[in-house]
Amino acid sequence: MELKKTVHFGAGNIGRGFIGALFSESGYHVTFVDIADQIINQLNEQKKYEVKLATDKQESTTIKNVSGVNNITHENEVVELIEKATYLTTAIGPNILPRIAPLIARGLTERVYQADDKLYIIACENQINATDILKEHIMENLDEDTKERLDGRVYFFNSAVDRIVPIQENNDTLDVLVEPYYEWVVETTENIPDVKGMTIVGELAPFIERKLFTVNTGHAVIAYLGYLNGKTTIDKTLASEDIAIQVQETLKETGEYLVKQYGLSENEHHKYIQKIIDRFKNPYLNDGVTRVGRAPIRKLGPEDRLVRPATEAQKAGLAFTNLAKAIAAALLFDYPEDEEAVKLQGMIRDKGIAKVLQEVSSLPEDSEITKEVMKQYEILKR
Ligand SMILES: NC(=O)C1=CN([C@@H]2O[C@H](COP(=O)(O)OP(=O)(O)OC[C@H]3O[C@@H](n4cnc5c(N)ncnc54)[C@H](O)[C@@H]3O)[C@@H](O)[C@H]2O)C=CC1
Ligand SMILES: O=P(O)(O)OC[C@H]1O[C@](O)(CO)[C@@H](O)[C@@H]1O
Repeated sequence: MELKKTVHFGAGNIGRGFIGALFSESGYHVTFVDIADQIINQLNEQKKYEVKLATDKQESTTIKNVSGVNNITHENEVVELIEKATYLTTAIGPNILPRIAPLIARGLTERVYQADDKLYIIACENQINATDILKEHIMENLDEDTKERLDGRVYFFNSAVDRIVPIQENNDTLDVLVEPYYEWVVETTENIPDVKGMTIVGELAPFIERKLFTVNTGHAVIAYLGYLNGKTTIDKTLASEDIAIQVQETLKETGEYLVKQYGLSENEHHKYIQKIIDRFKNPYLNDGVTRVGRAPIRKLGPEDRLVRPATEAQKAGLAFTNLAKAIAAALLFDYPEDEEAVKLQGMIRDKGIAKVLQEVSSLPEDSEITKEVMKQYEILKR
């Protein structure tokens, strides 16, 4: 019997180590779409790879029924894949979504005039409403007739993805080391085909905010303070008592907002925070502070893991001093190999902190958060 088909944009860590692996284990043929020819060629030659768990035993699962296509050199093939897929997912980085939208739009244009089968599109990125954002970019590339034909044929669902997959030490192999834990929450009220490990909810906001403002906020605090203190990995940074306390204090601030906003149980949320911190301590992941801190301009965005909880806490009359300290630490991330870090440092030199926070984080120059960040910045710089 022919396997159901899914097409996944981004054959990187989350693509191979999480989303693509779940589809393969659910009986799909997974075609990864990527610009990295080495990965595409390996996928097509080997047709399988291993997902290894970051534990002392390193249990391993073979992921089969996989192939790859380059979306720059083989556009027509990608269009054909989109015509035949049941799901279309991405894990490519939020900044890349606008670049793949025109090709997805081409695929949809071909598809909706040929078939009534349903296609489900889900962006699996660390960004609130990433699928909505992808959808907007796709819509900009469709004519009015095609847009109308999407109705009942193409569905867009937001999602939250949680699994720590570090940069892989050996780039010559497709195998991926991942943490054992994972959570994939998809927002829909439709009755959609089963995918192993996918949790369906009617309202995503509490899930994605809880995840983004706990896992990602906590991770970012460790990464930026670790970097400032000359540490290399997340687990080694967390071994520093001062930083461990700082993480707890920051997550107390995001926690107070989350509990208030979504009526979460304080006790349950406290347990959730401790579980996340235990995940960060995994010594087998060897997860670099520069990976977790990557792209600081994106991470300082108004809707992202540091600024949004601070602005929401301020609006709700809650504390945000530790979040301000985390923002200050992000502003001090001057890692020369990170394009955004280099750009951010240039902006700070040219304009100063207050203007940068206005431009990057939409924080008014005279806001209380900006004032606190500036204070913390001077302290941390020393
Ligand atoms: N690594 C992790 O632990 C987690 C990552 N995420 C999110 O998943 C997304 C992907 O992250 P990773 O897998 O870690 O990144 P990655 O860098 O390992 O993978 C991204 C892949 O996208 C490909 N790519 C880049 N530009 C492209 C283009 N124009 N067309 C086609 N392919 C292109 C790259 O070649 C790469 O293979 C990000 O949004 C990240 O925030 C979410 C949860 C966990
Ligand atoms: O993938 P991003 O958004 O650059 O941020 C890194 C973060 O995402 C994760 O990769 C997974 O949620 C974390 O490891 C980290 O908090």
